[in-house]
Amino acid sequence: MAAVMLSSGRKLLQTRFPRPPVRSGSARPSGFFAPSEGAMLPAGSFRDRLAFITGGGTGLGRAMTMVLSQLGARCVIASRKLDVLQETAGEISSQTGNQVHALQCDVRDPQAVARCVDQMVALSGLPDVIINNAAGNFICPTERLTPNGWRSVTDIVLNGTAFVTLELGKRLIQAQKGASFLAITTIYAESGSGFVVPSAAAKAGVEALYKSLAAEWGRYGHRFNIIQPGPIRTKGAFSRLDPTGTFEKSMIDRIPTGRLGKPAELANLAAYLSSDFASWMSGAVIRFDGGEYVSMAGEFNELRKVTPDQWKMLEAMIKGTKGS
Ligand SMILES: CC/C=C\C/C=C\C/C=C\C/C=C\C=C\C(=O)SCCNC(=O)CCNC(=O)[C@H](O)C(C)(C)COP(=O)(O)OP(=O)(O)OC[C@H]1O[C@@H](n2cnc3c(N)ncnc32)[C@H](O)[C@@H]1OP(=O)(O)O
Ligand SMILES: NC(=O)C1=CN([C@@H]2O[C@H](COP(=O)(O)OP(=O)(O)OC[C@H]3O[C@@H](n4cnc5c(N)ncnc54)[C@H](OP(=O)(O)O)[C@@H]3O)[C@@H](O)[C@H]2O)C=CC1
Repeated sequence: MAAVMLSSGRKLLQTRFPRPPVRSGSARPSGFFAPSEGAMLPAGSFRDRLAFITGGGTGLGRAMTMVLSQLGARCVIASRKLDVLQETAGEISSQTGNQVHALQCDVRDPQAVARCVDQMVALSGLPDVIINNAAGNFICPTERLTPNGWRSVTDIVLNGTAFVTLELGKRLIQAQKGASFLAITTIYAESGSGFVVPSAAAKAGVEALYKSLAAEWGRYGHRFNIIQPGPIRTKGAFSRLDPTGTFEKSMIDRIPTGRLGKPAELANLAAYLSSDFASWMSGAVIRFDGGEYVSMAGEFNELRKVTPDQWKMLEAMIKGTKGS
């Protein structure tokens, strides 16, 4: 804590500064930004709530299911690989003591989505929380993409999110039940990005879908929010986006907080957005990336590499310039 002093000598306010780096002399900013794990919201925040999470068997979907379950939710996780889902469901429910159901569902197929929702309704009812997290992606120069390659990603990400949202939205409206919808997109949904073009296009479409429905379906008691995560290590993402591990260091170097995100950090944000504490939040797009996006965007940000001695020299050169 540091006190800010007024000229009168009176203490104005106390400001909390991040902890200093762990290693003295270390230039790595990650020491300032240690991740906190464990559920952030009060225990029982999701008691008597049902959460439906697509892609909940692995990676970030698994982490979100874990936190919601720790906070008292009953969860239904759905994706293509039933064995993976069942293993995750068993592990989480044995840790939290709350039910986690695994349902096979290929979100690209609207009939499969309808059957999955039928099964969920029979098991537990309609959900209070829906998290559209399932995705597909791979790096590929766009000139190498086949139509089927394009379809394999856009069908999961954009059509899959739309089919899940339409199926559940219509049934919730019919039942006059409110719900929180959350979509997991990515920071390049906003900027676009080469080499992951189907994913960029589809995630941008998901954002347009969710912002549009935030406006249209508020009258039915539905909220729609979006998280744009930066890089968080998962097998699914890293095996398809950096299969050799070559790019990881340069990626971390451009993140002002000096590290990758952690699945549990993302999960706490998702839980907050899906909770009653966020009942006034709808149509929000939250970038959660350790500062990577702004770091890549600012034209002068590479000047971080300039040393103090070099700055002295630059300043002298600038000040020595006369006229325009
Ligand atoms: C500089 C960057 C540095 C580091 C990056 C590291 C970290 C990440 C940082 C940020 C991440 C930001 C965003 C992340 C977004 C994500 O979505 S990550 C989640 C990724 N998870 C998954 O993708 C899981 C599910 N994926 C899959 O199941 C497959 O990968 C799938 C291909 C998407 C779908 O599988 P399916 O079985 O349906 O498809 P296939 O039959 O195998 O293929 C269908 C057609 O696609 C063509 N294809 C497949 N892979 C490739 C490839 N690598 N390159 C080119 N084409 C490919 C395949 O050939 C088929 O087409 P066809 O031959 O014409 O039939
Ligand atoms: N990790 C990261 O750095 C980032 C991730 N994201 C986003 O986070 C989310 C989770 O990604 P992450 O956990 O990293 O990766 P994963 O690969 O672990 O997660 C993707 C999930 O989607 C499911 N899935 C894929 N295709 C289908 C389908 N047709 N029908 C139903 N489910 C499907 C997969 O399960 P199954 O194979 O069983 O179908 C899997 O569980 C995604 O939306 C991704 O775009 C965004 C930015 C950064």
